[in-house]
Amino acid sequence: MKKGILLVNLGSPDSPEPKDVKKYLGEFLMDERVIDIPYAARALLVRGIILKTRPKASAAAYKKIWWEEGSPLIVISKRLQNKIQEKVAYPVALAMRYGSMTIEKGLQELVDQGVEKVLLFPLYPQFAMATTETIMVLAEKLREEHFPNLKIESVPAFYNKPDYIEVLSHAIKKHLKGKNYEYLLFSYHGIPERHIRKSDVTKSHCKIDGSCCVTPSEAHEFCYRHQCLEVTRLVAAQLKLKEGSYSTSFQSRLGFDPWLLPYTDRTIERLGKQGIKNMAIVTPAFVSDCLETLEEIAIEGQEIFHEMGGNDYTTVPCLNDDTEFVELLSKWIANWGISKTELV
Ligand SMILES: C=CC1=C(C)c2cc3[nH]c(cc4nc(cc5[nH]c(cc1n2)c(C)c5CCC(=O)O)C(CCC(=O)O)=C4C)c(C)c3C=C
Ligand SMILES: [Fe+2]
Ligand SMILES: [Fe+2]
Repeated sequence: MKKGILLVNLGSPDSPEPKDVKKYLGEFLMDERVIDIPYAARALLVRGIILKTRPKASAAAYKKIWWEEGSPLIVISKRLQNKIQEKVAYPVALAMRYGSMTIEKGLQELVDQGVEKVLLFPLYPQFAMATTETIMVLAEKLREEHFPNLKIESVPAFYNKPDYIEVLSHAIKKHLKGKNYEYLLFSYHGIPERHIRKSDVTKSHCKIDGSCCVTPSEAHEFCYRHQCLEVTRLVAAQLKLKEGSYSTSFQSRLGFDPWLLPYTDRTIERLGKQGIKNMAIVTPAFVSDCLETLEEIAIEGQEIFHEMGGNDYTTVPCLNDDTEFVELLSKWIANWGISKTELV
């Protein structure tokens, strides 16, 4: 049976122009796993309110970070795909959950090459219904509708794989070597608290009360908050960070529902007010640098820190197409179906 790989990332608008950003945000925010309210209310909120103002503001933000070759997230994902393709024997395709590079096109590309079994690889270290789950659900729907004979296996969240933690820790260490910093902030994309409760397979574990995410539970297989805290804990242990010199926060909240706390912008503010002069920030929920890391963290975060009296502010790049990361993903892919990898 011929095998192939489909890497899937989030996606970006076709251009940083408001009309393309509007189209992209419309598709993204109408996903029932992103804004998880009934269809009519979602349509009213997204089309009636958010899409009236946000595309212009988001387009301005995208313009600040857009590259000659296109959206950083797409360009970086393509580099990763090409480097993995150089290392593995299976055809490697790339798709985005939202936007023009659809999962349907990615599956078709593999099928056209004779692939009968696909390893679906969501490029997210932590599970969330707004990321990993929506990719898996859509891929299965497309399989049923268009590719009924295709077999699809998915790579689950890899947040606590020792080799991933090692690669991430090493990348952080390399980037911060010789840099001046007293505090390392781990900033993850936020999600509404409600998403955590919905993904709780036990239906009673996740209370988001400060202790549930560190109390062992089968719920953690799908608990985004647990998985983020765990990445911070494991990397801090690997880098031998001192207690009190690092913490976790959540960025990019949208709307008025309660989202995971503490918020990154408020944390940066607090660190500055507390007299931290030099800080570094890493964003392990993102595999590729994107709007949320290059604009919200690198530009806005730095502005907040300087306003609060801070001096050096160092952002650690995402793993992107880092050689060790490429080797790690290629190893997992090569092991698929050969050695009994835990990933599939
Ligand atoms: C309810 C809204 C949102 C949820 C839930 C959400 C979860 C989530 N998102 C990412 C990764 C990325 N998000 C990005 C952009 C972005 N995210 C939202 C909203 C939610 N995300 C919006 C509206 C946007 C667009 C930009 C804006 O208008 O602010 C990106 C960047 C894409 C790019 O083109 O660079 C990424 C990546 C994760 C990992 C996640 C849940 C864990
Ligand atoms: Fe997002
Ligand atoms: Fe939890």
